Amino acid sequence: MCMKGRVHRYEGYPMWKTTVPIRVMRLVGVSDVIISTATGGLNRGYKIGDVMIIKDHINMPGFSGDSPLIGKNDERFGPRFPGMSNAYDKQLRQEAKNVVKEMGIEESVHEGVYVMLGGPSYETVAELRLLRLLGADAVGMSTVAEVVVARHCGMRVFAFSLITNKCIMDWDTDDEPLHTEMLSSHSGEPPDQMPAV
Ligand SMILES: O=P(O)(O)O[C@@H]1C[C@H](O)[C@@H](CO)O1
Ligand SMILES: Nc1nc2[nH]cnc2c(=O)[nH]1
Repeated sequence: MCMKGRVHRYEGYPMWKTTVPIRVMRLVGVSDVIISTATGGLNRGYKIGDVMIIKDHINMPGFSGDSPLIGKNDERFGPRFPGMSNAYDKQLRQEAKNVVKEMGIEESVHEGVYVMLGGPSYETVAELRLLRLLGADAVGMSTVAEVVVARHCGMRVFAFSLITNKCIMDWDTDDEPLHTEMLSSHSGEPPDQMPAV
């Protein structure tokens, strides 16, 4: 089962609504889910067009109490308090890294921590510097709620992000992240990581 895009919290949907496709997948028998996302690179070693295999996340909306699991727990799917310490399946990540190694594209495929913000505004320089200090390697506006719901109902998760822009982390620049730039960062040939995906 494949999805063409997703809906986002910033479009006005409650967090739980953005994750309905995950529960539909579960109900039709899907056990493993692969999630992709476009992100800004916080890690200075990342270039536009690189891929980051997500090994963990920082759920900023969760810090303020926003969650797709708010409200009465639906026991048909999972427990009231699901654990998140193994959210990104070790074995699936290792399999992906083996393929990356076989293909000799380690230069452009990393493994790191994804941080979700609500958006739709991009981050300030101060916010990006804080997020990097917190240990995040890439920043986006989605993915985390889907992962929480997938883990709640016992699915294995593999997630990766395409680095579409390098986050602007110093004040002495007039650059601005533009969504059009994100979209055009890969309107050309498919990236050489595509076969690995
Ligand atoms: O749906 P994702 O998270 O991949 O898309 C990201 C977040 C925003 O929708 C958009 C910002 O450029 O890219
Ligand atoms: N929050 C956020 N999401 C993104 N998606 C693609 N680039 C970015 C970015 O710089 N910040």
